[in-house]
Amino acid sequence: MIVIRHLTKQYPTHLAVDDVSFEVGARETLVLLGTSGSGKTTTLKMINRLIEPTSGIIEVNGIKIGERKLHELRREIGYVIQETGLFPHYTIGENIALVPRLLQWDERKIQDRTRELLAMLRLPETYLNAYPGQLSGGQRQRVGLARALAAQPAILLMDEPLGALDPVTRSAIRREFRQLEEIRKKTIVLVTHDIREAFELGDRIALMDGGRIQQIGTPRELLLHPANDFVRHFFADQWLSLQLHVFSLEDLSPYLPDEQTPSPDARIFPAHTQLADVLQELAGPESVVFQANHRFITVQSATIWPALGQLLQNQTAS
Ligand SMILES: Nc1ncnc2c1ncn2[C@@H]1O[C@H](COP(=O)(O)OP(=O)(O)OP(=O)(O)O)[C@@H](O)[C@H]1O
Repeated sequence: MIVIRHLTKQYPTHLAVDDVSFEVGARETLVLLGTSGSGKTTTLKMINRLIEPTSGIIEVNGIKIGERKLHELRREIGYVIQETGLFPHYTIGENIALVPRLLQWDERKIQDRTRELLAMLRLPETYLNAYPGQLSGGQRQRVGLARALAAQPAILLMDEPLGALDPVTRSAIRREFRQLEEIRKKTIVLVTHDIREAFELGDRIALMDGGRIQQIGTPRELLLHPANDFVRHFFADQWLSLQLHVFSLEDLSPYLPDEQTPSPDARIFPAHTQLADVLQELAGPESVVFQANHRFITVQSATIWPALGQLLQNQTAS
């Protein structure tokens, strides 16, 4: 659990972070979203004391971070950055094992954990003896994540972790991230300027501008109930496609027809599946079935849109 109160960073010529307060609960992912220079990275780096605040309080698990020994604090907090920070002259195995070795883990345990991480992040074991320069950007990014996870920190700080990748790879890795149980169990603060990334990965989003939080809330709250014109305009370009990330099949169920007897080969989806994930899976006129309120319901890509239209109409009216 992270608690931040009235956090400010004043540089001689610039107020980078201006009276920011928020909390991140256990197992929650909070995304700091905003345009370049809005204070996201400065806020993040104050949490692991890479930058010292001018004023304000940061507590990690109930203790003010200023009162902690720096190396102990950093051990509890994994840190993933865009450039991955891998050491080019260390092998992949050595890079991943860096923190466990510093912690003097038993060598056997280090080997087991390294292999476990490679399998989890779908990296072949043959890469153990390769060097970062021999891997693709996406693979390096996975190794960076493996290294941050190696010593099982409860907290992860991620600064544009997918920033160096092309949109297709980004989207694929985002999907993998969301499915990894080990990541879902962490308390995460993630910095990005990519709105879709924020909507896909964030339980809540803090939208920053000029060093201040303009609004903090769930993706749905920010999209449907913007606190001010800045927030409204920030999402305006992608307003329609973002609906696909904030609504699930269950939300659409009142606007879709019942299916009496789903065919045995029908693809069954959990009712909480986001619409964006459904559309990703659907090719052509194929349909999927889900169950909500004791009903079987069928949906196709062609019927998602009119149902979503009706849902939005009702949301706006209410
Ligand atoms: N060492 C410094 N001295 C003076 N100003 C700084 C310093 N570091 C950052 N700033 C300024 O503070 C502001 C916030 O920077 P920060 O890196 O936190 O923004 P950001 O939202 O993370 O942007 P980006 O997405 O480009 O990284 C920027 O205007 C930046 O120029």
